[in-house]
This record gives sequence, structure tokens and C-alpha cells, in this order.
Amino acid sequence: MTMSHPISRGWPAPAKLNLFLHINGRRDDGYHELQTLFQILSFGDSLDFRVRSDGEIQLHSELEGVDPEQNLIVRAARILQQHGQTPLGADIWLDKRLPMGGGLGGGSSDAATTLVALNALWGLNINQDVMADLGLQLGADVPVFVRGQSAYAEGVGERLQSVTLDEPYVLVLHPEVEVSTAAVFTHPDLPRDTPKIQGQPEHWVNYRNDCEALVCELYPQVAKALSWLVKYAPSRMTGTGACLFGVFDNESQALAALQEKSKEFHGFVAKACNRSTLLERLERFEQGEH
Ligand SMILES: C[C@](O)(CO)[C@H](O)COP(=O)(O)OP(=O)(O)OC[C@H]1O[C@@H](n2ccc(N)nc2=O)[C@H](O)[C@@H]1O
Ligand SMILES: Nc1ncnc2c1ncn2[C@@H]1O[C@H](COP(=O)(O)OP(=O)(O)OP(=O)(O)O)[C@@H](O)[C@H]1O
Repeated sequence: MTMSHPISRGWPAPAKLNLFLHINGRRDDGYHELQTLFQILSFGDSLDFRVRSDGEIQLHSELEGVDPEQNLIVRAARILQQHGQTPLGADIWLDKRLPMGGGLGGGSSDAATTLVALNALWGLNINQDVMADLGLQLGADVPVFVRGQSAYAEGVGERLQSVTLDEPYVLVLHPEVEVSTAAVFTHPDLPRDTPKIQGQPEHWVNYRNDCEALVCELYPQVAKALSWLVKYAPSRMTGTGACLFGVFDNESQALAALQEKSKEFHGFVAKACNRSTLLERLERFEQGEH
């Protein structure tokens, strides 16, 4: 009789913010040259994994509107399985807390957590650089989550440089609309000519998100949420939206603002971190916690 493998629980897939997002140009393949500052939050999705001996990859949590075979978790597991040439498979459970199409990178983060966790659970010893490259095939934001550090990104988001930032509390607002990243990037009115920052970026408030004005125009709910949030704190849209963040001096001010928000927006308070909770979970695994 073969013993079944134990479940390894609580692998975090945190959200990210783009503290600013500049679009410097468009490449021949349609992708955009960006400069953006990523910071990871203390809040996000959570995944559980159980190793299987038969090589099957089974995701036991459905996401509305996402074909299970196209789920970035399943795609990440298969890419890793193939690259690592392992006969092992996995059962995977997802606790989805991040809104989809919110600009918080939830799908990319789920994919990164799958790569990092299964690399450990399958004992593959694939290094972080290789996993970041594998992740880039799944989405432009996957490498930053694999590395798990605040980072200044250039290129299409794949040239990353770790940075140390303030770690404030943020209030994230989700206006109830889903913004398609591809639709924003293909829109004729998107500004694409912001001059490149030379050298190190200054503080994020000195810059902007080049997608924000367009998304506010296309989605009045986003504009409404942003005009509410700016009354409380320096605020901006993340990624291609729809989510907005306000940066607060302390947690209680952020929670007080959350209390006062209109019911038409969802929201949460989180701490912005220089180091992802995924790396902490990996360390605990390496120290013997299953
Ligand atoms: C906007 C950001 O969230 C900033 O962090 C990311 O660059 C987008 O990352 P993502 O959602 O993982 O995006 P992907 O799944 O790679 O791409 C979705 C679509 O966005 C467009 N896209 C994305 C990234 C980029 N640098 N230029 C683009 O033009 C492409 O049309 C692509 O088809
Ligand atoms: N595990 C997953 N979680 C979320 N979305 C997924 C997942 N797998 C595939 N997808 C697809 O990816 C799309 C984008 O989801 P995601 O949550 O990453 O958006 P986002 O937060 O706007 O990302 P970004 O900040 O990178 O633009 C979803 O609309 C969905 O169709």
C-alpha cells in the first residue's frame, strides 16, 4: 500500500501594487515598454498543495469564467513539471480573495506561488532565475512574485531591480468593474510616450499611472472611487485597474477610511512590504514545516 502525501497548507499568493506605471513605447510585437515600481502587499490568495505520485495536476477550486486548463495555476504546474522532468503531480486548492482583473496581479501571483511551492514540494531545486523565466511565459507580472521583493521594473516588466521602500498601510478599493488589461493596452487613446526615467526613480508620488486617465474615462465607477479616496490619502490606480490604493500614515487611519467607504466599492487594508510572505512560507518549509 502506498501512503498518500500530506497536504502542505497556507502558501500565500499576495497582491502587488504598481506605485507608478509609465508607458515609454510600444514594441513591434504589440507589447509595451514600461517603467513601474512594484510593491507587494500582506494580503492575497492562499493555496494548498498535495503531491501526487501519478503525475496528474488537479485543481479542486473553480474560478468563474476561467477554463480550468487555462487557469494560470494549472499552466504553471505543467510548465514546471515539464521543465523539471518530474513524474510527480499535485492536487491544488485555491482560496481566492483577490478580485480578478483588478490590477492586483492575483492570477500572476497564484502562478508564481505554484512554481515556488511545487519546486519545493517536488524537490526540483530549480533556481529563482530559471523560475522567473518560466513564469514570464505565463504573464508579465509573474517574475516579480517569484522573486518576492519590491522592485523597479523596466522592459515589459521583466528587467527587475530590487529596491527598499517605505512599508506603509494602504487602503485598496475595488470598484465593481473588471478591466481587461489587453483592452487598455490596445486602446488608441492610451498615452505611450512618457520619457524614460534615467537612473533611479524618485518617490512614487512624483510620477503617475499612464493608464489611469483612460480607465477613469472608460469606467466612471473607477473615477468615482478615486475621487473619494484622494480626500483621505495620496492615491492612485494600480496596473490597468480597476483597483485603487491610498497610502496612509498608519493602520488606524486606513481602517477608519475603510469604515467610511460607500457600499458600492469593496476594499481592504494591507501593509505594503519589501519582502513577500511567500518567501517566509518557503523558509518555513525549508526549516521542516510541511
Ligand atoms: C500592467 C501590468 O499589470 C503592470 O504590472 C502588467 O504589465 C500586465 O501584466 P499581465 O496582466 O501579467 O499581462 P499579460 O498577461 O502578460 O498581458 C496581457 C495583455 O496586456 C498587454 N501588455 C502587457 C504587458 C506589457 N508590457 N505590454 C502589453 O501590451 C498585451 O496586450 C497582453 O496581451
Ligand atoms: N488563478 C487565476 N486567478 C485569476 N485569474 C486567472 C487565473 N488564471 C487565469 N486567470 C485569468 O487571468 C485574468 C487576469 O487575472 P488577474 O487577477 O491576474 O488580473 P489583474 O489583477 O488585472 O492582473 P494585472 O495586474 O497583471 O493586470 C482573469 O480575468 C482570468 O481570466
